[in-house]
Amino acid sequence: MTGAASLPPILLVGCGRMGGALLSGWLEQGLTRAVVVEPHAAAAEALAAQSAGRVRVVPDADSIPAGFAPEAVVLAIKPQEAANTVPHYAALSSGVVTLSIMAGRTIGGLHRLLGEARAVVRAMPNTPAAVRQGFTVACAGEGVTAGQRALCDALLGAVGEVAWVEDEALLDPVTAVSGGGPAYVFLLVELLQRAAEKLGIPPDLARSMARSTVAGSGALLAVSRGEAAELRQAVTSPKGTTERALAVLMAEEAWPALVDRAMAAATDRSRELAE
Ligand SMILES: NC(=O)C1=CN([C@@H]2O[C@H](COP(=O)(O)OP(=O)(O)OC[C@H]3O[C@@H](n4cnc5c(N)ncnc54)[C@H](O)[C@@H]3O)[C@@H](O)[C@H]2O)C=CC1
Ligand SMILES: O=C(O)[C@@H]1CCC=N1
Repeated sequence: MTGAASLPPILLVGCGRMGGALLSGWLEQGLTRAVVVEPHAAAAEALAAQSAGRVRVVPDADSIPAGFAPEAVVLAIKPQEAANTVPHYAALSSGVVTLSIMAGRTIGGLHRLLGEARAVVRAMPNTPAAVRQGFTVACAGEGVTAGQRALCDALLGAVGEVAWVEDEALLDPVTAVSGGGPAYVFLLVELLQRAAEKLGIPPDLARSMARSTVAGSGALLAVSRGEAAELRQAVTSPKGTTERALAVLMAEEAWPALVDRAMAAATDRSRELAE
């Protein structure tokens, strides 16, 4: 990540959950100026209000102030909106880097919407970006310069860790595993809470237990140097209670098979969203 006050002017297209998380991270990193295209302006306006004039929110591409010359165009709209929306940014993306976080949308597909000569980086962040603990995997298309890649690294690094891959095809399983990953973890909280209630634990206590157990385990994992399996084994006393639960969860047809199927389904969906 480059230092604070080094982020140049950025055009952000879409300021929902992920776009908003990115913008808020950039503001912390000393963003000089951004124009945000967002038709539902409330959240973007709230961020702009805290930006001391650094962020201007407009409803559509036609309202971008004349003369605004971003160094990166960041696409944070839904993949289904790409075909209608992205071509409006063909001119502004000329000579600068376009960073897309859209699930499934390929670098080749973006070239077809923007122009073949455009520099495109495709990336997949996740929602812990909102607390600067995101994990993003990025892939640079042909013609992206070292400086453009460094800028994208800084933009993504403002909200967490960044890893780069050469093979764009990896972005589909990445989308399944880390892009959607927080949802599976939150589902685990929901299921633990539900099971606790079924076993007679009062709802308020069940809720606190489930949330705190997952959040605390994540915090422990974050500071541990060892493998997750070692942390699991540290909980699992021989002939104890956890061992019984894990025998159910780790049966081949249980979590191992279910997680494989779920990740394959999400990977397939990412591939379907391509173009
Ligand atoms: N939510 C997540 O966990 C992740 C989402 N993504 C990707 O990020 C992108 C955005 O997802 P979210 O932030 O979750 O969706 P969202 O629905 O919260 O945000 C999308 C935003 O785009 C705005 N928008 C719609 N049409 C527009 C247009 N023509 N011009 C400008 N803005 C427009 C919407 O008003 C909305 O605020 C998607 O492509 C998704 O695949 C990537 C990683 C994780
Ligand atoms: O569900 C989705 O399509 C997006 C991509 C990863 C997380 N949310």
